[in-house]
Amino acid sequence: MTLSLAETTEKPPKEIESEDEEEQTFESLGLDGRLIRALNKKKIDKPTPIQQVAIPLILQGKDVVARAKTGSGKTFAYLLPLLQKLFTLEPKKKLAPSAIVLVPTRELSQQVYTEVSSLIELCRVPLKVVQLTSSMPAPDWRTALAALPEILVTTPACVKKCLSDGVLQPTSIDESLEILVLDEADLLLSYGYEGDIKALTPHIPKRCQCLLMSATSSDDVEKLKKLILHNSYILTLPEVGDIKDEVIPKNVQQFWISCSARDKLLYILSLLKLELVQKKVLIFTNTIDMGFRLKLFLEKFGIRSAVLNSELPQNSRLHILEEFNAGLFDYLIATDTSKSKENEDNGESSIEPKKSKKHAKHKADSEFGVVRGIDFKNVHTVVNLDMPQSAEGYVHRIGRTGRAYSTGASISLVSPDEMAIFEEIKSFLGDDEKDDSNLIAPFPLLTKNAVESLRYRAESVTKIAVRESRAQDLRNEILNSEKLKAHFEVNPRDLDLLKHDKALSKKPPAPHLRDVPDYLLDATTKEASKTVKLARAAMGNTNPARRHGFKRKSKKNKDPLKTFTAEGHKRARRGGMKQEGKDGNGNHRQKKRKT
Ligand SMILES: Nc1ncnc2c1ncn2[C@@H]1O[C@H](COP(=O)(O)OP(=O)(O)OP(=O)(O)O)[C@@H](O)[C@H]1O
Repeated sequence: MTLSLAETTEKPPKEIESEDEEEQTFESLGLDGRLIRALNKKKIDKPTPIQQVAIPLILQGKDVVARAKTGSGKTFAYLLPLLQKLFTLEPKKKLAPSAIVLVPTRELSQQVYTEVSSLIELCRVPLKVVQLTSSMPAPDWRTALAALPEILVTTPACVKKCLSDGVLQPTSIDESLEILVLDEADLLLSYGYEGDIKALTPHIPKRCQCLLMSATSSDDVEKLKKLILHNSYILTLPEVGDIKDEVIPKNVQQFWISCSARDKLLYILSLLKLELVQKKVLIFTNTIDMGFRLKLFLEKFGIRSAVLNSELPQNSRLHILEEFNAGLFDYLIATDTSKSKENEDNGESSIEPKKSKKHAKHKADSEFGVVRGIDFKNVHTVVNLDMPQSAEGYVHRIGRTGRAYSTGASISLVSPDEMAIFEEIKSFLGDDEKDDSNLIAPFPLLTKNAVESLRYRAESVTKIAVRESRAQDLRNEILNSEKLKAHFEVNPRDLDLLKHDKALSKKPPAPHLRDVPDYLLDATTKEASKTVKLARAAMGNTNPARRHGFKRKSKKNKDPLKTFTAEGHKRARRGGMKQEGKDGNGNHRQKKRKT
């Protein structure tokens, strides 16, 4: 493993070879036994590359800027040493938290808060963590901070408000703050938090250790570095930052399918109904309408899914994420662009970033509220029903699979209108037709015959039906979220109350639409579907225990898509998986990934 490591002296960064990658363990990084046991309980036994380098430096008390691709385990890279530092702090009464973690969105704040709480619980240490959000009434802030928590997870806007309302005293911060983390640092400024961060910086004591975590390098990260850090170590995983570097994890196989815009629903139906993709599946649409339309459409065929978009109330969004992560349903339809401005006025970003003129260039950032940093657990396949509007959007969508050491796949449905952005994405990823290193390969498992066999069943969903269902769904969600609020204060882990994958349509799916009769399937599709099912069984994906949040067994080398390399593809064809001539992609070539 090669990492670039430099101090912020003006010396150029020097490349270092880390010690034998295979030999690194959490023990050898100097991690406390309680934390290691907590990780083991979470079935995490080996540090990721960024953890291997960041943890020892943070334990030594260094300021660190860590840039590592999405899903590389940056959260534990700072949380573990942060907690260890707090374990050893002298117990004295402090009027402000010893550690503050700043994140750009409420979803991320919830995610980090949950992760810290769970580690504290598993370690059985008497540390307190609180989360402050702008939607909480000011008295709740006071109550939360009056409990004298050691750790505060929040957004920069909240900290500024705490300071201006006198809920947090600058002198207390000066006396107490030992460690400050800026998570998703590359997003903080583009979400309009510069002023909020500047309000905090004068009160950060010199001794305070500062950590800056980000998935990309950008001018904003540089700016934050200058604003907050003193003498930092810069850790950069080589695949991050530069366009030429590899931005999609190697363990994710990327595919595409060429189809007309009007056939997209039919294609996704074919992929799901014929079981050609591994679950869980995260499906991206560019509009909320399309998300609801897809849900309704799939419902007609007995496929249950849930939608996630900025129109849903905050509580519902968090709950849907929780349910999906717990494995209560397998298909989540996310819309990562939003016209809504719902959160612009309350001083805190959630789905939609605040737009300042200065950051108007961050047009694509509006995609990142749903996508950036959110840890969708055990997503095996990401499907782009609509192509994202930028290459960065593509990278962050695909980054929801193949997280840490898991494998994943992505399938993009590309219509003729989307070919321009598809080409842009390919060139962003360094994909060059000429050098025979196609990173995004034609999807080999879906034949045109298989698609056509389902065409007559795929009735279109009328716009009116979608609008009605959407209104109904929103009403339900709002009702639910009110109920939830009270309920979840008492039973935060009770996931049974709400069924976000509930049917939109009152009519149950017709039996002839629910099941695909055997005679409709061609030999290739049957074979492909069988392979996917076998692989799923081998991966423990059919185990009902998974539905209760248990981790799957290792998936390595068992993914059928992994076997569909050039060689695997030929083998499959020899073995009877006859591939349709120009099956809609107009291209048979299966190229090897660039490494
Ligand atoms: N050492 C590890 N071994 C296995 N899984 C891990 C390890 N470290 C973290 N994970 C898991 O990997 C997933 C991704 O981690 P995390 O969210 O920290 O990534 P990230 O780098 O912060 O990504 P993003 O930039 O998208 O926020 C999480 O589900 C986490 O529990």
